[in-house]
Amino acid sequence: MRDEHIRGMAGVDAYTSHGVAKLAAWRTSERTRLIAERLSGSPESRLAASSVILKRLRETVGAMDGRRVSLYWPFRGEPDLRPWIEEFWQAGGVALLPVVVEKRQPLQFRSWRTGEPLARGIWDIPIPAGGEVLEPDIVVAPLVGYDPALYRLGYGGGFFDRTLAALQRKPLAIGVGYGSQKIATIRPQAHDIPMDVIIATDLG
Ligand SMILES: Nc1nc2c(c(=O)[nH]1)N(C=O)[C@@H](CNc1ccc(C(=O)N[C@@H](CCC(=O)O)C(=O)O)cc1)CN2
Ligand SMILES: Nc1ncnc2c1ncn2[C@@H]1O[C@H](COP(=O)(O)OP(=O)(O)OP(=O)(O)O)[C@@H](O)[C@H]1O
Repeated sequence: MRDEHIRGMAGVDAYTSHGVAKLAAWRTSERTRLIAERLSGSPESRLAASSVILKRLRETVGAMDGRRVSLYWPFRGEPDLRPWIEEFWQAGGVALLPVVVEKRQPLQFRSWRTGEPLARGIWDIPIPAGGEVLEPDIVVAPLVGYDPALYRLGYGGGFFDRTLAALQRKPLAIGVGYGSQKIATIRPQAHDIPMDVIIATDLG
């Protein structure tokens, strides 16, 4: 009880009076905690949760024909939605993967289909070796954390925020993760852009 009170006060303190540096430190420690939490369960439980997330994604997105969706290559326990990539193509849509072209710049999206060559991007995350550079209609963004106002915490690169701010046509932004990643507030700042939808499933 007492510890919880102290932790809560530390959060409020970071938000209200000590500015950007304290907030950044708080976000960094929350990221570490939330990623460890995500990885604490079994791979089987994450895989089961991924298939529930995928089902809810299909319901949310509806028709895939003629639409471009940005997915991602999962790492560090993120939901594995790769089965949707081929499904999207089969339904007449286009699947894209995000590429970090440069730090502090928006992401690029390149088309990719199962079987096409991959290269290594930042953090060794696989990226399309070729592919066409296209803008997505739907962006599926993996969550490190999220809050009830649909704000998302990512890995701290600011990539999705910069990208959503820069795109000509604002895509439907869907955050995906697990229920254990929910926090009271990510303490949103002016640059933080909320998701349109969050799909988070409890790990079994
Ligand atoms: N699977 C997956 N692929 C993805 C993303 C993702 O979230 N998940 N990304 C979504 O964006 C991009 C990669 N995101 C990255 C975000 C931050 C850093 C990074 O270098 N972070 C700093 C820490 C920053 C800080 O905490 O202040 C570092 O590690 O030094 C690298 C890649 C593109 N591909
Ligand atoms: N549109 C933007 N323009 C300029 N700087 C930005 C923008 N969006 C984010 N940033 C900067 O990027 C840094 C990281 O932002 P933030 O903590 O929101 O990352 P994140 O959402 O967790 O990461 P990611 O989107 O890569 O998963 C911050 O220093 C922030 O000021």
